[in-house]
Amino acid sequence: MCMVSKSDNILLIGFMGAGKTTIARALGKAAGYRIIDLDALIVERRGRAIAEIFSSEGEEAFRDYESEALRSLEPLSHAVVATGGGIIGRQENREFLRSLGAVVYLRASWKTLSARLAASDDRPLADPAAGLEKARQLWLRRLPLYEQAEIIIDTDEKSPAEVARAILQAIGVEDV
Ligand SMILES: Nc1ncnc2c1ncn2[C@@H]1O[C@H](COP(=O)(O)OP(=O)(O)OP(=O)(O)O)[C@@H](O)[C@H]1O
Ligand SMILES: O=C(O)C1=C[C@@H](O)[C@@H](O)[C@H](O)C1
Ligand SMILES: [Mg+2]
Repeated sequence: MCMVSKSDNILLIGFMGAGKTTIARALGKAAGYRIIDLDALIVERRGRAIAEIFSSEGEEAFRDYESEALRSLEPLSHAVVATGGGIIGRQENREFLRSLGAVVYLRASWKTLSARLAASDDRPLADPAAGLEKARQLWLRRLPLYEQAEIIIDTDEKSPAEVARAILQAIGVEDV
């Protein structure tokens, strides 16, 4: 297998449920990238679940931990990073992501996202019990920020392995 990559690191962005964690794993498997999940890193470092951080310290504290965790990744080599859905909210984060490698937006329709969000109750900003309208408004507000990504992959009709392949093609990794 001959692999020539234009971008050494891949930074996955997208809304909650878009598949960042899943696709990071698929990329790790397909092309040997080191897998880093920023949400998991925050949970590990803070010693508590994301929902607990939100409820006891508030969203701003979580955002500070998130920015801190992102910065702590440097130096980074041959890694795929699954970010949290809200990482693009801060301009400093968007700039830092770009400095690390290829920023890839996993785009999914609201139909796909809402079906996934409805199936899980551990996301503080998308609680199906409260209805998903607030989450839909958040998604709409964030769309222009996600779309600043260098690479956009439409994921609705693709399996995780197909999404991973499309990303590798887009960044110029050959012969996978
Ligand atoms: N391309 C896909 N095809 C089918 N199912 C998918 C695909 N991508 C992700 N899924 C499923 O969607 C759900 C959400 O995926 P995942 O947890 O990877 O999203 P995420 O972007 O990491 O979300 P969060 O921002 O909440 O961490 C999971 O059940 C996963 O198996
Ligand atoms: O979209 C968001 O704001 C979030 C997404 C998750 O990945 C977590 O980072 C957290 O639940 C917040
Ligand atoms: Mg995730």
